[in-house]
Order: sequence, then C-alpha cells, then structure tokens
Amino acid sequence: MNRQLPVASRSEVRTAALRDLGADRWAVVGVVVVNGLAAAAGLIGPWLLGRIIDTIQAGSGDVLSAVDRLAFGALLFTVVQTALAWWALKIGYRFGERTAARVRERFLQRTLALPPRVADHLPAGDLIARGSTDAALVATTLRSAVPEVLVATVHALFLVVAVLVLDLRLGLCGLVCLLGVGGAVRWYMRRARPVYLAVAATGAEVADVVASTAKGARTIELLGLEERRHQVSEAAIAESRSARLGALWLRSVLFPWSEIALGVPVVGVLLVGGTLYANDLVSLGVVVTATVYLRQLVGPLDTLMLWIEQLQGAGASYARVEGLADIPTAEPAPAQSGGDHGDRIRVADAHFSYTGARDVLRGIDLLVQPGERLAIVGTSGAGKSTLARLLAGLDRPHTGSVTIGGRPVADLPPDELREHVVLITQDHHVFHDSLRDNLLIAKPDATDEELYDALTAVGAEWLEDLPEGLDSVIGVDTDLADASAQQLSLARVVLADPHTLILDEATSLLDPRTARQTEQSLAAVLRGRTVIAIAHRLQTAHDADRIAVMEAGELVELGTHDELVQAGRVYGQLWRTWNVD
Ligand SMILES: Nc1ncnc2c1ncn2[C@@H]1O[C@H](COP(=O)(O)OP(=O)(O)OP(=O)(O)O)[C@@H](O)[C@H]1O
Repeated sequence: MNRQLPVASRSEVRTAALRDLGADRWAVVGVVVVNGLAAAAGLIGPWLLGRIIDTIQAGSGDVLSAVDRLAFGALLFTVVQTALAWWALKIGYRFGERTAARVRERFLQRTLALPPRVADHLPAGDLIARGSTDAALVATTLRSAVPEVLVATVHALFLVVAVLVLDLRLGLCGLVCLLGVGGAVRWYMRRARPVYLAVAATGAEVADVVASTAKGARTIELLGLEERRHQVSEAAIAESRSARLGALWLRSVLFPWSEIALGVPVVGVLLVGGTLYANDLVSLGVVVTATVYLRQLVGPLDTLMLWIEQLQGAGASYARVEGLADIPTAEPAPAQSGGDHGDRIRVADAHFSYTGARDVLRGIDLLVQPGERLAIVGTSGAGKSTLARLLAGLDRPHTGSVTIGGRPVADLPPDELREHVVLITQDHHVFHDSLRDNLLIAKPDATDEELYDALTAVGAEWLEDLPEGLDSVIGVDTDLADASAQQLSLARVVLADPHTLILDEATSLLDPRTARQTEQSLAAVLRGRTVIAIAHRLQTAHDADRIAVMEAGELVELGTHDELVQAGRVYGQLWRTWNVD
C-alpha cells in the first residue's frame, strides 16, 4: 500500500515561501537592517585590536592611554553588537512564530475544505504525519532557522567584505581558501532533496501502517492476519530506516568536510600574511585583524552549515505540507438528468469503483420518491454501503449520476447537502466540548429552545441530570454512554432537518439494550422523511414501501415485499428461507 499525497514542486515551495516572507516583509527587513548594524558594530572590535597592536609597535606618545581608549572602544562596540544581535533575533523569532502559525492554519483550512468524498479516501497516516511531524518541523525551522540564517548570512557577508577592504591580498586569499566549504555545500545540496523527501514519505508510511493496523485490529485478529501485518510493518520500518541512513550518510560527509574546510582560510591568511609582514608589505595589526575576522567567520558559517542541513529536511516537510493544495477535489460534474424536481432522488446508470480496477457498482438505476421508505438488501459485499455513500454524496459515480431534485448530490456544498440528505451510521463523534456546541454543528443559529426540543425528540432523558444543562462539557461534567452519544448525534439530525435519511448499520452492532434505545430514538427522527435503509433483518425490509435487492454490484430486483415474494427470485427465496428458520 504505497499511497502518498501529492508533494509540492520546488517552484511551488519557492512561491509559498516568498508569499510567507512577503506577508511579514517588514519583520524580514527589520531582521536584516538591525542585524546589519550588529554585524557592522562587530567589525569595529577586531579593527581596534589591530590598532592597539600597531600603536604598541609604534611605541610613540602616550601609548598606555591610547591603548586604554582603543580597548574601551572595543568593549563598547562588543556590547552594542550583542544588544543589536539580540534585538534582531527577537524580531526574527516573532516573525517565525507568526509564519509558523500561518502555515499551520493554511494546512488546517485546506484539510477542512476537502470534500468528504476526497477526505475519506486519503491515506490517514500520511495526512496525520503532514499535520503533525512535518508541520512541526516547518514551524521550528521558521521560528529558529529564518532569523538565525539571516543573522549568520549578513554577519558572514560583512566579515568577508571587511577582510577585502582591510587588505585586498589577504581578502582574496581568504576567499580562495573558502572554496572548500562551497564544494562541501554543493555536493550535499545536489543529493539532499530526494533523500529527505524519502525520509518523510517512509516515516508517513510507517504511521499509515500503524494507524491502519490499529484501526483494523479486530479484523486482523479474527482472520489471523497478525503475521502478515507484522511483515508489512517490518517492511515499512526497514524502508524508513534505510532512508534515514541515507540522510545520515550525507551528514556524516558534510560535517567533517566543512569543519576542515572552515579552518583553511585562517591558516591561509596566517601563511600569506606572515610572508607579507616578513617582507614589510603589511602591518602586524592588519594581519591580526584579518585573521580575527576570518576566525570570526567560522561562527556564522558553522550556523549556516547546520541550518543548510536542517533546511533540507524542513524543505521536504514544507513541500509535503504545501502539497495538500494539489489534491484534486474538483471533477467534471456528470451530466444532469433533467426533469427532476424537489426532493426526488434519482440514480441513473451509476458505476463506481474504489480502486479504478473493478466496478463495485454497475449500472444502478433507481428513483426514490419523497416520503418513500426504501430498504436495500443483499449479501455481504454486494455494494449496499457503497450505494449508500453515493446517495449521501460522499462518493461520486465515475459514470452515470446520482441527483437530488436534478442536482448531483456530490456537488452540493456541505451546508446545503446536510439540509437534503444525512447518512446515519454507527460512527458518530462527540466533541470534547459543551453539549450546546456539539449540537450547534448541525445548525449554527439554533436557539436553546430548538436544542432542547431536538434532544427531547430523541428521548435524551439524561439531559435533566446534567449539572450545567446545555453548558455541560462532555468528558468533564458528564460522560455519555453509547446510547446517549448516539442520541446526541440523532439530535443533530433533527436540527439539520434533512428530507432524506440513509441508514447504514445504525444499530446492527450495538448491544441489544442500546440498540433498542437507539431504535426508539431513531423512530422519532425518521417520521415524515424519505428513508433509505440498508436492511440487515428481513423484518425491516418487510415494513418498507419498496425493496431494492443487490447482488455483486448490480440492482437485480426492485418492488414491494408482496411483488418480490410473488416473483420468487432472490428476495422471494431469502424470505422463504428466513420464514422456514
Ligand atoms: N474503501 C474501499 N476500498 C476498496 N474496496 C472497497 C472499499 N469499501 C468496500 N469495498 C469493496 O466494495 C465492494 C462492495 O462493498 P460494500 O461495503 O458496499 O458492500 P455491502 O453490500 O455493504 O457489504 P456489507 O453488508 O458486508 O457491508 C466489496 O467488494 C468491498 O470489498
């Protein structure tokens, strides 16, 4: 299972990074300017040191007080440099925090904006990894890397220019000696992006395997698939390990190489400077100043090397976080079947496939009239739940159409869809929030009276025991039992007030007592609506207005209970077998 979400290309990442920098451009300018001042202040100390040496060497006049003045100046500018560098970092860190928040928000908004039919089929592990590990790495990098890289770059540039201005020969010698560092960075950069993308992707694959194993634990145990899952997990971990070793190998070459290369300019300038000084071509102060400048260069260059390495990992994560924008959500809307009005649901020659390889629904034609109760029956795997998902707009047929009042269900915006059709399954979610907010999801402008009415309609008697009423926080003020949580989700349905309900296994797996309670609540919700129920018990089918029988992805029979029993085909035989039992 090697499904991965899209990854943004280099140019998309560049555009996103520029947009993020541009959104806070004054902070970026602030970091550069304040840090430029800090770097300039930092250059004065070594220069004054050179002057001290030259003054002592000259030995004329009041040497002591001249040295005192120069030393005081060096101290003063060191303090000014420290203060300015601290200020620049402060602006930078604040910029980083704001930008990290922006990146996270964008990720969250993109995730929430995905239509359910797309979100339902995304690899959960990869999505979780992007929202957590990747987003965290991007945030940390923005928070620390951007200010520190800006600070180090400006500082390094100032030092290089200062050596060149101080003495062109020594400056050029330093620059030539720095080529080794350039070589190390170039070697590393050429190899880093695919390696770090592989680290992130294989990490997400491990998360995906663990998440799907945990989700399907019961099935795995029942079918004795432990060994196979073990093998799949081992394979994913081995891939992740090998990708990480690849990244480690790059680092283990980059760091020793660059450490050695960073020492070379100091050695070079001492050799060349010493020769020049011996031949009276330069003063000792200038050689010392140039050496100190190049020694100081090790600090910012070390920082840059460290961040270049980290930035590769963060760049890969940024590409994964931004890649969410490339998930295709819009598909060409299938042709509308005209002539339908109001709440009528029409399925016309619908075909659907989960994988693209095999159609699990084939040529389904169905017309459901407003107010009708339709039961769908069929053997396991016949395609009942898939048809329910299409009817609820959670998936779209790849050919044919599923429409409500002539409009494709999957095209309706979530708010509008909820007013038309709601799918009720056993999967309901109660948020760790107040009861009121849990209900307002379904109807944001509902009054308290409406909320009470909805809860009363589904028989939520526990409401009276809540200490804070609608303000009670679930999980703090009260814990809801299974049946009560199901009632809460049914109350949401009452508030959304859709004209059509689709029931898929709403009660089949509940214990008998909870199922009885839930069915009573459900009965109140069903009143006056179109109901399409996947029937696990033939009694449910018997009570419906019409029954649709599915077999191997096709709708093979459609009619009333009496008609189908009389026809004596699939449903008739099922009914006879059930009655004999
Ligand atoms: N997410 C999925 N990805 C791939 N195939 C799927 C997926 N969900 C279902 N299928 C396949 O589609 C076919 C129809 O499944 P569906 O769940 O719709 O059948 P069903 O009639 O509801 O069965 P049951 O009564 O056991 O729930 C089956 O072959 C199933 O294996």
